[in-house]
Formats: sequence, structure tokens, C-alpha cells
Amino acid sequence: SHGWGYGTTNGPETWVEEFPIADGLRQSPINIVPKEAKFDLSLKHLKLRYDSSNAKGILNNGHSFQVDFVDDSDTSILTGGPVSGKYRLKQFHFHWGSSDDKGSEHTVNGVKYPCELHLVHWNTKYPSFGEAASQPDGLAVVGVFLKIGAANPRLQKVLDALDAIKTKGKQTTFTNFDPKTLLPGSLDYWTYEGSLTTPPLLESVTWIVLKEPISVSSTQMTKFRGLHFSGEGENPCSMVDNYRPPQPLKGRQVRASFK
Ligand SMILES: NS(=O)(=O)c1ccc(C(=O)NCc2cc(F)ccc2F)cc1
Ligand SMILES: [Zn+2]
Repeated sequence: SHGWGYGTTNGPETWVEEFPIADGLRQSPINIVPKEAKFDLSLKHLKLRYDSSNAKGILNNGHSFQVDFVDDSDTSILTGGPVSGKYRLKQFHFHWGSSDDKGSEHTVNGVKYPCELHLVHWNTKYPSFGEAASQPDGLAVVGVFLKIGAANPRLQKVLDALDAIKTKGKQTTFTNFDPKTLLPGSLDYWTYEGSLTTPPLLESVTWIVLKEPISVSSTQMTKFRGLHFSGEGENPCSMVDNYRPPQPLKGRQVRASFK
């Protein structure tokens, strides 16, 4: 069947047919222009408190791979930053390119990074992720750029698990992992009101994009590219270029937590 994807016949330009919100007023990702971002003194520092024992499993969902977390208690939460209340970590995943010159969803002054990490959190004022995902203040996603440089040892445990989830639908246990180890030294961020970057493209995300990238080596990037969009026994289709291009700002203000 012809589910959404990133190919020529089911890619981002076609999503509006089934998900008309694709042309909505607060779509993501966007191009971030640092000079046009407004420093906002009222923005608090980002507080991320994660419990490594909440890591549960790692899954190839046919669009990316994600590391899922136990989210039945407030042990891995995001507070502060641009949000009020507590947001629980649900999963993290990545978007990447077929070559090192593209792959991120957000861009900075039009520059694409080879990869972008998304840490997905939901507002605990709602009973579940699914409920929160349909509310304007339901989700908070922290975006982290990956830049080609020295191999990043913090990524290794994730990358070593990919051989076990090569094809769509495969999953395996993934425990004792603290996603804080994937964050850069500075938590300076840009923030704006946006959406999920994949269908159903719901406009429920407060985006928190960190200014400082983390490193990844070209060799490590080839590990991401070894995954398949396709299932076992199907025509093999490399999982690459699973990014949506930047969307119109439509009057939104991007704020900066730093000068
Ligand atoms: N790239 S991103 O960080 O913007 C992003 C984060 C999460 C999801 C997601 O959970 N999709 C499935 C899904 C969406 C719902 F809205 C409700 C349930 C559900 F499983 C999609 C995109
Ligand atoms: Zn994402």
C-alpha cells in the first residue's frame, strides 16, 4: 500500500493530499535565521532530567529508528526552557541524508547538517502522548544538530544496535541509556511553535533547537545509512534522506535563549 514516505511518489510534496494540515500556519521544520531570532530574557534555562533505566527498546519504524522510553512516571522529564509544566520523554530518533551535505530538518541560514536528533516529550497535563499530540501545547521536541567531525563515542551504543533492526518493524531491547549523554555542552536554544515533521503533521510541538551541534564521523553516518525503509524480504530500500524540507514561517517569531 502507498503509505507516506520520503520517495518520489510518497514524499513530503505529496503529504498534503492525505494530511491537508501540511499547508498549515505552524508547520515544521523551518530555516532558522539567527539574526532574525529575538533574544527573550523571560526564557528559562532548559532542565532535562533523564533516568537511564527508563530506556526500553529500539525500533525501526520504516521512517526512522527510535529509542523508546518508559513514560508511565515523571522520571525522565523536561521542565523550564520555553515551556510551563512537565513534559515526559517518550522517544528519541534521528533524520539523516544519503550524503554528508544534507539530512537535517531544521536549517541554519539555509545550511543543512548531515543529521538531526529529536528528543520527543509530551505534556503531563494530558493523560497520554496520543492525547497530548492533538493539543497546541501538547508536545516539546528538543532538536540537536549533528556535524561531521571526530567520531562521537556517545552514539556508539545506539549505532551498535542498528544491525539488529535493519528492516522495517524490527525491534530489540535497549536499556540503561541516558540520552543526556547525547547533548552538547551548551543548552542555548532557539524556540518556536511548530508541528510534527512527519504525518500526521499535528501542530502541537514547542520546538527547542539547540544552537551547538554534537559531532558524528562520516563512518558513523554510514551506519545510519545501512538501515532500510523496507521490510525483510521486500525490495531493499536504504533508509536515507528521511527529512522534511523547511516550511514557511507564516509570521511566526523565533526566540533565542541567548544573546
Ligand atoms: N520528527 S518529530 O520529532 O516532529 C516527530 C515526533 C513524533 C512523531 C510521532 O509520534 N508520530 C506517531 C504518532 C503521532 C501522533 F500524533 C499520535 C500518535 C502517534 F503514534 C512524529 C514526528
Ligand atoms: Zn523527528
